[in-house]
Amino acid sequence: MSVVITSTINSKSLSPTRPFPSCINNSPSLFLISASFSRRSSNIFLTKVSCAKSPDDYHATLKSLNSRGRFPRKSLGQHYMLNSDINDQLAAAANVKEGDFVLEIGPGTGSLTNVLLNLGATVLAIDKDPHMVDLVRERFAGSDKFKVLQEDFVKCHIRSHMLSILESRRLSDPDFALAKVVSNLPFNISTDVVKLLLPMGDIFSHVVLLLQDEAALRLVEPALRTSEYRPINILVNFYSEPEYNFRVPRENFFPQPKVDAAVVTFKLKHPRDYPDVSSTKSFFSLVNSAFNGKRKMLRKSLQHISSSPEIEKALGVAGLPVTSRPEELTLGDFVKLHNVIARE
Ligand SMILES: C[S@@+](CC[C@H](N)C(=O)[O-])C[C@H]1O[C@@H](n2cnc3c(N)ncnc32)[C@H](O)[C@@H]1O
Repeated sequence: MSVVITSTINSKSLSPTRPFPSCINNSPSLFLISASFSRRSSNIFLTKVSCAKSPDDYHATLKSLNSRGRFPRKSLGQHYMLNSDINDQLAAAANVKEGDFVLEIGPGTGSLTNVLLNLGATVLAIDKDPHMVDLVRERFAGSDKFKVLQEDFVKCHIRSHMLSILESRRLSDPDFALAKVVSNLPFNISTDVVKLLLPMGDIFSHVVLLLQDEAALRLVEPALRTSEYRPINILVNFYSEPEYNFRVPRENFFPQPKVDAAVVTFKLKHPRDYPDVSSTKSFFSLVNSAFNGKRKMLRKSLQHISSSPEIEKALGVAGLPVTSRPEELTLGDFVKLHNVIARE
């Protein structure tokens, strides 16, 4: 890819009703690599690139936003995908195929949605921004395989939405098993989304997310005995097999975020394959209590559950040192410890 900065457009030429200069929409050889959220201080840098394969690339994305006079909103984490290859790879990571049912969080202009629909999937999309909802609703009006809801995903009772959809799907196709999630997420809701979706192994088989790169690494490859090792790592491994697929440099988004992203696949375990604990509620309550006193030994931080000598004894029975701290325990260690304490 040859990269040459060809011009700089002063952002004063942007306005809420005409956010992108028409030259961006019309020139086939210009590629937007950088733009800040502040219209007063920002410049847009245009760079020549030699690749523009799919119709749903940077032109389509910018044209689509321009057609609505939309300027990306930082509060909604609106960083739109400009590289259609990445959308293809997100769909491939979930092995999306004809007949699949896919939930997409935050369709934006619909560039990823289009890939999913072209693969033959039925898509339920949920976006908080009513303007983006109108945009994709119009864009895919001709498709009977697309539905969009205007809701805040974190508050939208996704479990009941999905259960009623799966029920009616299974009536028409008794072999239909599980749905998938594929999404370029706003970074600010990614932890909430992971906590919400991963325990839904009875509904979804795969959750493929585009996350902030550092957050992706912390979720998938946390090292024991580091400050990055947290209860969410226990949750991720309890409910799924996570895989870090590949890094996505920040230049692929408009506007360009300050950080790189990464594609992560969570292959969800079916509930029958969860680690064997008597109660997931009491298991995660123990894990959270243990990490509340992160620097403390478990015999101190779990004192509200049992006395110090009893916790020491349980650690011993679980084959763990009596001086254990939470960041030293794997998922398997926590399961053993929980089950010993629950038996007593
Ligand atoms: C990072 S953009 C991605 C857009 C599009 N998928 C793409 O790849 O270009 C995030 C999208 O999520 C939407 N969004 C932000 N917060 C949301 C929330 N709480 N619930 C649902 N959608 C949300 C934004 O409006 C935006 O369309």
